[in-house]
Amino acid sequence: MSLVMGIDSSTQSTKAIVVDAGTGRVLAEGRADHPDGTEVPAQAWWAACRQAMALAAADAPGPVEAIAVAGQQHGLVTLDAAGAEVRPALLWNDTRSAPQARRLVGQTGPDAWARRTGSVPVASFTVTKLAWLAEHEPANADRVASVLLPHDYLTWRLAGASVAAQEESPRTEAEPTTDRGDASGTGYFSPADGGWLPDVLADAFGGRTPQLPRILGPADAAGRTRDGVLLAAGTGDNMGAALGLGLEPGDVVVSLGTSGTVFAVADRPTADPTGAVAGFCDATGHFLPLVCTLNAARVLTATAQLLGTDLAGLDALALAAEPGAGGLVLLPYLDGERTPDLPDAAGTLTGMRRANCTPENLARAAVEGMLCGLADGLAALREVGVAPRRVLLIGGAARSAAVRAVAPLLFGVPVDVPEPAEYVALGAARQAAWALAGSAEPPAWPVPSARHEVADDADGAAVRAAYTAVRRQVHGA
Ligand SMILES: Nc1ncnc2c1ncn2[C@@H]1O[C@H](COP(=O)(O)OP(=O)(O)O)[C@@H](O)[C@H]1O
Ligand SMILES: O=C(CO)[C@@H](O)[C@H](O)COP(=O)(O)O
Repeated sequence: MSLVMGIDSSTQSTKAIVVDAGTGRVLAEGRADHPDGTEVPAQAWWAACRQAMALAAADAPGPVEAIAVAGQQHGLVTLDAAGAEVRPALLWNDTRSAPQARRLVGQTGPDAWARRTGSVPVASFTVTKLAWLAEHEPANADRVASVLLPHDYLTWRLAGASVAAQEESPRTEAEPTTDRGDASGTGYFSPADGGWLPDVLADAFGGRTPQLPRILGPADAAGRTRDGVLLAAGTGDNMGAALGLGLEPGDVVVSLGTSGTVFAVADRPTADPTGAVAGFCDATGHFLPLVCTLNAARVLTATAQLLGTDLAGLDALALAAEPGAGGLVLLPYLDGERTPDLPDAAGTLTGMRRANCTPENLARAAVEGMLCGLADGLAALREVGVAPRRVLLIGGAARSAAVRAVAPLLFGVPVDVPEPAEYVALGAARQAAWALAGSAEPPAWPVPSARHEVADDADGAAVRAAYTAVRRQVHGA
């Protein structure tokens, strides 16, 4: 039996799984938390990665032959000429570069950005973070010799490590690599051509031209660890989930982690000048149009905290309320928002009357508000040609019974919930097995079984209309 490891280094934690490369069966798992915050030393991800890998390896029936890392997208990791971090990494949900995003888009207009890079950059994109660094920390910017994404950094560190020894490795001489999926979230890559756009990078970064990682194909190897384990290309976490789920045409994924994402695999690149849909690449040589919100699972934890309960308590409360939450509407922009592009927004609760101020209604308004933003994302995907037949609901907050009950009402298409699993890590493991096999197609692992969620006959359109009306009233769009 050949064993492979898939690693998901996402916002809140690292998860590592060991999988039978022949069958796709998960045999062992490990997990380690990340520090909180939108600015984190990449070293901390490396420490969490080694911890999660050690836990998974300890329960595995043997050594792994290949590894791949899928990581949170967009994060800016800057290294100096000696390979040391110039400053802590800025994450996808760090909104400080919003003014630089506005300036960059203003220079050439949203159409040109969408045409060249597939996306109109907002503060999440790496290119706007580089513009922020050039403007606010020019001395640091001058020291940047290479720019990596989180998964690039971890793959590069693994190339200098011995998996069996689990030691804090010396830095490696290996050449940094990336893949088209993660590269497509930088803002200086052309999804249509599959190559970097150095002029876009230099323009944003004050004329500086740091080294960029080599872009690998879907089944290419990035190298080997010091003890000979094959390293696959890796990818972004959403691309990893798409590979782990084995998406078919008509499948749209709604992932409810720290971010809320809505995406589908497409044959052709997209270029949405409104900026709602990011025109990413996937991890198989195709494309991954995607809408991302900044506020998903943590809206539920914040609301539970407000109500003095836990996530199970929040679920029970939300399920006890009627659709529409008695007229309460929550715009859940607790960490600012990315789609719509409102980086400085805060959350808004409206419609309060003495009769509807119950914990049940507030819990329901939180679930509805979070999901309405993603229902808008689904509508935006339709605008770029995606024809959803069903939604696959994954991510930490898909474990919520209230979320699973409300989603079919608001999405207006059948909702299936695959059995809870680490689909990002599974996609990374599938990529590792693919690189190990050297085959033309990824290994044919079984598609995860899914439970179909049935909507009751309440009117989801009315809930969405109330949400849209409040958003227009408060934010004018
Ligand atoms: N039963 C549940 N109900 C609601 N949210 C949940 C539940 N279980 C986990 N979560 C939330 O899921 C989130 C973690 O999901 P995950 O997809 O791993 O996020 P990320 O990939 O961004 O690190 C946490 O915010 C956690 O509170
Ligand atoms: O920025 C995006 C997608 O464009 C986010 O989806 C990040 O990739 C973080 O993902 P999670 O940690 O929420 O899974």
